Amino acid sequence: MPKPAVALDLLLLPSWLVPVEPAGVVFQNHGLGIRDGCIVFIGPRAEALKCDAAQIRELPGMLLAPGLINAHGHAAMTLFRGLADDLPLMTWLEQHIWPAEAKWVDEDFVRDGTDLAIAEQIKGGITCFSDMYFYPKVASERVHNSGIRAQLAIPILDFPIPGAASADDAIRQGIELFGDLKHHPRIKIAFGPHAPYTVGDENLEKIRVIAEELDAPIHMHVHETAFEVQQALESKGERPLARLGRLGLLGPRFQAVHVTQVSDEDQALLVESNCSVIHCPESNLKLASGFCPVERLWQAGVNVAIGTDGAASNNDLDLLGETRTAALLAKAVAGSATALDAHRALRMATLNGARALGIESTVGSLEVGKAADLVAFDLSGLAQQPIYDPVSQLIYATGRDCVKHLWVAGKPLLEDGRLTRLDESQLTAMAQAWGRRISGHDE
Ligand SMILES: CSC[C@H]1O[C@@H](n2cnc3c(O)ncnc32)[C@H](O)[C@@H]1O
Ligand SMILES: [Zn+2]
Repeated sequence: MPKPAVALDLLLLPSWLVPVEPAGVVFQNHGLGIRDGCIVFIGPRAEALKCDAAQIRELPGMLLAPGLINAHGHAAMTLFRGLADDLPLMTWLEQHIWPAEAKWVDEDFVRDGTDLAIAEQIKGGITCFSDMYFYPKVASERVHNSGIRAQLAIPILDFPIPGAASADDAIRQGIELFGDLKHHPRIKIAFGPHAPYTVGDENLEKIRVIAEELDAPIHMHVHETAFEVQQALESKGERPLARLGRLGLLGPRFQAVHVTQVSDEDQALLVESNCSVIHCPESNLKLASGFCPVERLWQAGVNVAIGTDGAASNNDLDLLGETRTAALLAKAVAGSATALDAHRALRMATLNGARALGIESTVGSLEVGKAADLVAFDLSGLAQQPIYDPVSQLIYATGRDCVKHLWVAGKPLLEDGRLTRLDESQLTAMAQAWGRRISGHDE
């Protein structure tokens, strides 16, 4: 008896299919089939064409890969893009960004800034992002409407912030939002103590207990600068990572953002606790924060993901560009040209991101059974020729303008470079209006 044909909603036939897992593999003349938002078929073109597909899409000259995962950012800060440049972290934060946030950030700001960030990220090949910003409930509504996937970290500091009168208030709201979105297919809630220098032991212990109870991730800026570590040593006699370890926060659900300062003891803690590091090379370069030793951590067994950080310190949300920067910088930092090769760099921007966010069983690679979160890059242009290794070409010679199509859970959010659910010109005008207001040109 002949086997019944596999039923598909959509069959994609790219020139190259890069599953990321298994590592280093590039399939040519293969197809990927989607049904009910999931990948249900990956196989040779001839086999693929035997499937019973409602729609077939040829993608000549294109590389199909898992959607990029931006593992750290502050989405609504797109509206502060370029507001305060060329400053070191603490001057940037204390004298410019925090005063601007106190003045401007409200629910409208977060709604508009998050929409702008989502649009920029979809256009750049990102299917999932991690956000740590004020009014996370508002951000969750924008994520829900846009169709993208996200982790939203509830911001917690020892002092009042926009949208929360105290750390206890922020935690209470976080628990409520966690409950409301527990079954959301695309949104995951995490707890986001801002940094070791803004959250004391008492609140960190409360966060540890709640996160343990809910099995929720903890997302935190850690060891961003040498100054942070030095100040902690002077005031507390302990390095921040050691303190977090003593308080019991480090574990597989812990996401340590930045980590530019890594002693041998710090590295042992990261390895033993099995937490993830989220590398933000362009923000670290721009704020002169330091260099994360990506290759050393990777070789030691630490899961290293990548993030853009906010648009006020980057100044874009271009994860493909960020990955190129990471691959180049890793070589300089390690003093070795073999550090973070193109295939591993792509893995860092996909599967490692998924693992950091605790969604590795759902996304991060092209595997049957995973959600169809995909991006098609057009490598047919002059600047990509000739193509010996399409992954090398993607990382070292391709810009985000080559992102052509993008799907999240099988739904097209970008077609031929155009957003399907968001209005680009409306978003541009909205961002310009905020810019005029914030720079005082509206009065
Ligand atoms: C807790 S909400 C986010 C909070 O963090 C600020 N922020 C943005 N980028 C950085 C960074 O690189 N290090 C530390 N803090 C950062 C943002 O402005 C919000 O106040
Ligand atoms: Zn940040």
